[in-house]
Amino acid sequence: MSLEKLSVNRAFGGELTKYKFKSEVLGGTFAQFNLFLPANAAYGKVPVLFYLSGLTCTEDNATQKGCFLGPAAQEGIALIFPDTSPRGAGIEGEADDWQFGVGAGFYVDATNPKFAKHYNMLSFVTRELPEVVQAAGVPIDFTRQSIFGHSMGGHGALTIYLNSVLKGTKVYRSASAFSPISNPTKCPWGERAFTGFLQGGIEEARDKYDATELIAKMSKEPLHILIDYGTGDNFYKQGQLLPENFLKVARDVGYDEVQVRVRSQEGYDHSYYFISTFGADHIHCMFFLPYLVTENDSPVPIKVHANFLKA
Ligand SMILES: N[C@@H](CCC(=O)N[C@@H](CSC=O)C(=O)NCC(=O)O)C(=O)O
Repeated sequence: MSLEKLSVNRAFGGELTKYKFKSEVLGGTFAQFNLFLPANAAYGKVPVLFYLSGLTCTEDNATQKGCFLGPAAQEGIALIFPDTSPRGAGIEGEADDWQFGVGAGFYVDATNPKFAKHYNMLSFVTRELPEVVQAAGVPIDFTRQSIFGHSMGGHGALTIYLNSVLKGTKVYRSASAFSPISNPTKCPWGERAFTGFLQGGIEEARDKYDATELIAKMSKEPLHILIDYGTGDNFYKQGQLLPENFLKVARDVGYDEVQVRVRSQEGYDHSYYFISTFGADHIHCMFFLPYLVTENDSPVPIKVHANFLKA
C-alpha cells in the first residue's frame, strides 16, 4: 500500500502533507488524509494526535480552520486528519443525505451488507491508517497517541478512546471533543446512522458506539477526557449532542472533573469559530506532557503549557 503525496506546505516550522492511498478497509476506494509534522520530527519520533471531523467534512476543514497546527508545533506533536467517509464507493443513495453516507461515516464498521464492504471508518482510523503511516517510515511514535474530534468526530474520538480503555489496550492516552454527539442512540443523527450502517440498528450501537453507554460500563478506570460545547449551538439546542447525559452518567459512575471535564461555553455555536477558540486548549491540555513528551524527544525546547488538570 503506497502513499502518494498530493501536496506539501510549510507551516509553523513544520510541514503539512496531503496523502492519498488505496484503502483495503474502505473497499478499495482512495482515501486522502492530512499529516502535520512539527520541526522536531526531523530529530526523532514524535507523539501523534488524531483529529476526527464532523458531518460533511473532508480532511481539509479542520486542517484549514481549526487553528491546531501552531499549538501542535509548540508541543512538538504530529497531527493526523482523516476524511469522514469513503469516497466513490458507488453505493446507491450514499450521497443523498448530508447526515448519512458520504461525508458522514460515523466512525463505525458497517454490518449492514449494503455498506459493509466500504463503510469501515472505525477500522480505517484505528488500524489501517496508523499502519500505513508507520509502514511509510513517518517519524511518529504510535505508543503515544491521543484522539480528538468535533461533533460526529467527537463521538468517534470518545467512543474509540472509551472502547480502548474498556478493552485494556491503552492505545490512546486521552480523548477530547468539541460539541460531541455524546449519546447517539438517543438523537436523530445517531438513529439515522445506526439504523443505516448496522444490521442490529440501535441495539448493536448501544454496546459499541455510544459514549454515554460506554462510560456507564466503567469501573473507575483512570480517564483523561475534556469536552467543550457551546450554549448557542443550534444542534445542541435541537438535542443532537446531549453532553448533559454523558456528564450525568460520568458523575454517577464516580468520575470527577479532573478525569472527565465537561465545559459549557456561553454563547458559542457549532462552527469552527468555536473550535478554533478552544483548539489550543485541547492540544496543550490533552497531551499529558510529563509522560507523553519527554526531554529526549527533541533538541528544540518544547513549550510546556498548564494542562486542564491545573486550570
Ligand atoms: N450542511 C449542514 C451543516 C453541516 C455542519 O454543520 N457540519 C459540521 C459538523 S456537524 C456534526 O458532525 C461541520 O463541521 N461542518 C464543516 C465546517 O467547515 O463548518 C446544514 O446545512 O445544516
